[in-house]
Amino acid sequence: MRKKLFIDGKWVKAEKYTSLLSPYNEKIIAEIPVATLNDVDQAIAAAYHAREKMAKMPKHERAKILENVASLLEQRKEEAAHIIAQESAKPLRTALEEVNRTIQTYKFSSEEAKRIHGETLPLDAAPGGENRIGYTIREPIGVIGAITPFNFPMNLVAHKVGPAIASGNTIVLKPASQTPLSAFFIAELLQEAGLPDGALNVVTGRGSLIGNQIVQDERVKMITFTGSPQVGIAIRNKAGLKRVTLELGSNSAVIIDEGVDLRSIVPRCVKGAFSNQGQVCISLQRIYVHKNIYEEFVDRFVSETRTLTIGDPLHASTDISALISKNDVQRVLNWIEEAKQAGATVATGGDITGNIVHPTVLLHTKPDMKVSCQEVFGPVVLINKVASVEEAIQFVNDSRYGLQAGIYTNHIARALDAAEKLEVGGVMINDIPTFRVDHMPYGGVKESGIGREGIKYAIEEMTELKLVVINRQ
Ligand SMILES: NC(=O)c1ccc[n+]([C@@H]2O[C@H](COP(=O)([O-])OP(=O)(O)OC[C@H]3O[C@@H](n4cnc5c(N)ncnc54)[C@H](O)[C@@H]3O)[C@@H](O)[C@H]2O)c1
Ligand SMILES: O=C[C@H](O)CS(=O)(=O)O
Repeated sequence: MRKKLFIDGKWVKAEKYTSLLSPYNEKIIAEIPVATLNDVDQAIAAAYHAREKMAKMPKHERAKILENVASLLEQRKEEAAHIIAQESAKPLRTALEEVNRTIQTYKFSSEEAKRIHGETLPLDAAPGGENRIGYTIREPIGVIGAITPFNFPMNLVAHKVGPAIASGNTIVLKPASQTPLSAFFIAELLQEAGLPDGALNVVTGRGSLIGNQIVQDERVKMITFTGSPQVGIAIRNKAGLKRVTLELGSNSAVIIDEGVDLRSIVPRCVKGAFSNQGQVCISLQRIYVHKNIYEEFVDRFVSETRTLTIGDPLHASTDISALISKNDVQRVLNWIEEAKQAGATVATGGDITGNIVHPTVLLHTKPDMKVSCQEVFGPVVLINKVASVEEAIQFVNDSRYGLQAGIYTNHIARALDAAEKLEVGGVMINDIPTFRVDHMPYGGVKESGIGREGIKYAIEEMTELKLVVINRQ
C-alpha cells in the first residue's frame, strides 16, 4: 500500500518511497513517501498561508472540528488500534487503550478550545496606573512544527495537533519514521472532520533531514518535540528564538514503603514496567523496596511477570511483543549482559524470542550500570532494597532525568515529604510513575524536558500572551 504526503489538504505523491517493515515479523506493511526539502517547504508554506484563517476561526468552530475527529475515531477505533499494533508492534489490547486515550485527548482539546481567555489587571495597584483598564488575551503563535516519537504514535500526535487546533494554530507534523501510518490516518480523519486545507500537513522522511528543516525554517514559530533527550537537546540548540517544548526520556522509579498491601501493588508495578515492552517514557524502570518486605515483593513480582504472554502484537491475548528495532533488541541485551558482568542477577527473563525481549527482572544492580542510570526503553526493571523511604528518595533523585515518580506508603507524612523532595515533574502517591490521564499537566525537569503538555497546559505554551491597556484619560 503506497501512502502519500499530506500537504495543503491534498494527498501528494513523492519522488521516492521507502518500505515500512513490521518490527515483529519484518514483513512489508506499506510504502512510505520520502519527503524532499521542496515537499517540506511546500508544507510549511501551506501552514503559513492557513494561519490567518485558523486564527480568525471562531472557537466554537475549532471545538466542533475536534469533537468531530473524536467521534470519527470512536467509529473506527478497531481499525486505528490495528494500525498502531501493526506499525509499532504494540500489543492490540494496549493499542486499543491508546486509541481510547486519543479520543479523550481530542475531546479535551475540543472543550479547552472554548476556554481560552486572558484576565483583567488591576493597573491602579501601582502609582501611575490610575484611570486605566488592563487585560490580556491569548493569541495563536502561528505555524507549529510537531515532531513525534514511535511509542504512542496516535496519542502523542493528538497531544500536539489537538491543542494547536484548539488555539488556532497551524501545524507541520513529522511523525517517527517507524510509525507514519497513525499520523496519516489522523490527517484523513481531521480532513473529514472539517479542518481547513493547510492547517495540518504531514511530511515523512529522515528526522535528521526534514526534522532539521522544520526546526530551522523562520516561518515556523514553535517546535513541540517528544522524543529522546539527545535529539531534543540538539533541536533546542538549533531553534534560536523559536518557542520550544521538549518531552523527553526518563528512568522512572517507584518507592515501596513497609506495611503496604503488595497484592494489589505488585500487578500494578508489573504493568508499569512492561506495558508496551517498557517503551514508555514513564515506564517503571527502578523499584526501591523497604528491606522488611523486599523478599516478598521480589517473589510476587517475579511470579506475576511470568504470567505475561509473549507473542504477535495482533493477537488479542498478547501482553509483550517485539521491540521497535533489531538495534534496540541488541542494545537492551548488551545492557543486561553488562549488568550481569558487574554483579547483577537475572531473576527472570534476560533472553529473546525473535525480536521480543522477554520481560526481565534484575536484582543487585548498582546505580552506575546503564540499566539503572540510563533510559532502557525496553522490558527491564530493577528491584533494589532500601533501609528507609528517605534513602530511597536519594536514589530516585540520583538521576539525570526527572519525569514522574511514585511512592506507596501508609504514612501521610512520608508521602508528603517525598512529594516535596522528589525532583520530578509529577509525583504519584500510592501509584506508579506510569500513571497519566490526558488533561493533567505533564512534563519533566532535568534532562526529561522543558514545558508541559496536557491540553490546557499545551495551549498556554502554544499561545502568545498579549497585553492591552486602555487609558480612559
Ligand atoms: N516525555 C514524553 O512525553 C515522552 C513521550 C514519548 C517518548 N518519549 C521519549 O522518546 C524516546 C523514544 O522515541 P524515539 O526513539 O522515536 O525518539 P527519537 O528522538 O529517536 O525520535 C523522535 C522524533 O525525532 C525525529 N528526529 C530524529 N532526529 C532528528 C533531528 N536531528 N532533528 C529533528 N527531528 C529528528 C525522529 O524522526 C522522530 O520523529 C524515548 O527517549 C522516550 O522516553 C518521551
Ligand atoms: O511515552 C511517554 C508517554 O507520554 C506515555 S503516555 O502517553 O503518557 O502514557
